[in-house]
Amino acid sequence: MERTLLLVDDEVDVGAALERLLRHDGYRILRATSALEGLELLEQHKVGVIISDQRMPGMSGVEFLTRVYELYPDTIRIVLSGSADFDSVTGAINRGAIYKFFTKPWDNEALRVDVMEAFWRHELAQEKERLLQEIQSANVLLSQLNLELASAMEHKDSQIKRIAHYDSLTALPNRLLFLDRLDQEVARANRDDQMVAVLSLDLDRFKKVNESFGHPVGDQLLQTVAKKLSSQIRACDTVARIADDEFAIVLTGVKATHAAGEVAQKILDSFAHSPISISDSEVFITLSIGISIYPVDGVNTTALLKSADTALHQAKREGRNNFQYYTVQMNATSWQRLKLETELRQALARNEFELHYQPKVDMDCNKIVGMEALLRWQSAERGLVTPAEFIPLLEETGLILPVGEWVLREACKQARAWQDAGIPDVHIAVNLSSLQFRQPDFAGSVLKIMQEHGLDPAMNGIELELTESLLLDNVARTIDTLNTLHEAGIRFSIDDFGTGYSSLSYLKRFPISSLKIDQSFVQDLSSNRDDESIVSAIIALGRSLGLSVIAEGVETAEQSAQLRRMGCDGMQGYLFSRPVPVAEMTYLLQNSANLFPAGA
Ligand SMILES: Nc1nc2c(ncn2[C@@H]2O[C@@H]3COP(=O)(O)O[C@H]4[C@@H](O)[C@H](n5cnc6c(=O)[nH]c(N)nc65)O[C@@H]4COP(=O)(O)O[C@H]3[C@H]2O)c(=O)[nH]1
Repeated sequence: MERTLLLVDDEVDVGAALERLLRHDGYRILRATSALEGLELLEQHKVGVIISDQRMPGMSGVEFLTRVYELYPDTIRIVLSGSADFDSVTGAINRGAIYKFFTKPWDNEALRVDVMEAFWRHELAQEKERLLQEIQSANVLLSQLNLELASAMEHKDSQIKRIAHYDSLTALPNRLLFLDRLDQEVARANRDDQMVAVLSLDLDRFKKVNESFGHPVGDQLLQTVAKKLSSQIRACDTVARIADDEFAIVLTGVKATHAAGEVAQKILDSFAHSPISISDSEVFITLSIGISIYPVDGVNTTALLKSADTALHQAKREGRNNFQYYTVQMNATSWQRLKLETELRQALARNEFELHYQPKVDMDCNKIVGMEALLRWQSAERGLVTPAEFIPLLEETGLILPVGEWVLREACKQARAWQDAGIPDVHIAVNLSSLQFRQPDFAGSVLKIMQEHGLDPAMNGIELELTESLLLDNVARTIDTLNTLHEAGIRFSIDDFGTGYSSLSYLKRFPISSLKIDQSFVQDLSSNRDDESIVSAIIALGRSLGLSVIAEGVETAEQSAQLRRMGCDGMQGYLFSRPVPVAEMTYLLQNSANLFPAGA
């Protein structure tokens, strides 16, 4: 760094002597012969140290340096004076206007050392100033950063709150915020002696939309549903998405319980009356809704939501697209269902299932031509349980898949055992649920099971009983599966025929061999003309399509005789035999003649 020294002396010789003395120390030296000239030079140059004579015409050294002190306080100011000026010089030193003084004549070496020290001092002061400025600007920067940080934190905070409380897909409150709002509404209702309604909503068959159209479309649907729901409620109510396709609503200030039902109906209507556009097509989406009311169905959020959920499940069981209010009875039922489900899950492992067999009798030759395998649950706790009590739950929980496979294996095992025992022509019909049928490569797995038991599908008839609704679900795929199995030799019959939405055209398209007339038409055959007409129409239809027709639930000789007259090919019912365990069936197969009571 360049060190600039200003020498001010009216005596040119003195100035020159000083310059000579100090030049060797590497300073840039400026010279003035008066205070005014000195001030001018100071305006133009950045001077570190000034040495000024005291006695100068116009302005004394002390006056000059006091002025410099005011204008350039960071300069180091030295005065050269005679001893006579001692008082005014020490006064200026005390005021800080002067750093040091030298008396003339000066000591060269002492002067050189002091000038050097003055520069150090000046540079130190400068450095200090620079550091102070740096600290100051760092402080400014720091406070700026603090401000930015605070606002970023605020932004993040609100983002975190959003993520924690709102569903990112639909922007509706999530479960957490919903529970919080419900909690507040319950507290308010408690204080004001009012009611609160909780609606638990679930999209019917949302899974199917997801599977058929893919997840992005499913997401789009959820967003549309969210908007639609929000438009159906007041601003003071809350609609939230609490799980995948589950929504919930809190209705506040409910005056009477029927008001909640009215809102639920309004929502159902809004969905039932206008389709939702997804992926270039329009679909009608329906909802199931469960309603619980504070304080009747629960006094806290957990109980209210649970009651609404229970009611929702009831709504689903009632056939969807409806709403249900929670009742205490529902709770008892759902406990029982849960218990039953747990026990059913254990039943397979505990080997509690068994098959009973009911013979099918041919009317022409009066012989057993086949049998239906019917599942029984020999429960350790409940005793013998009939399928009506547990098949629907097996289907709902998906347990029908492992249980259905067990049924098929067991039937194949038994067919093999009868063949090995020398009983020929055993045809076992196995009931299928649509869930089983829709499994990937269902046909392959049936054939594999038969193969594992050494059964030739073409020779040893395993027959599959299907319902009309199973056939109509995804017709193209159904035809594929049926054809694969049919080509291998497996036969199909349509169970409970006449009760579904039979379309005559599909009968031609499926490789079916027989129709089973539902037992409800057989029951009142002799007394109900309509039933009689339906049965004869089914028989005529079967005949014209080349299908055999079997009547189910034949209980009386009268029914049997009438069916025989009408031209029914086969019968099944208590008149001939109830479904029986394997040992009894073996006996029946070996003594078929015993089945035909007099007059049958
Ligand atoms: N009143 C009366 N009833 C008669 C008579 N003859 C037979 N039945 C009953 O009628 C039902 C006929 O079976 P389904 O229609 O296939 O109806 C079956 C079938 O849909 C289902 N099911 C039974 N086993 C299985 C199975 O292994 N898998 C599947 N998916 N469903 C099964 O459960 C339903 C009920 O089975 P079950 O209780 O065994 O009831 C059987 C049988 O016991 C009669 O003369 N009078």
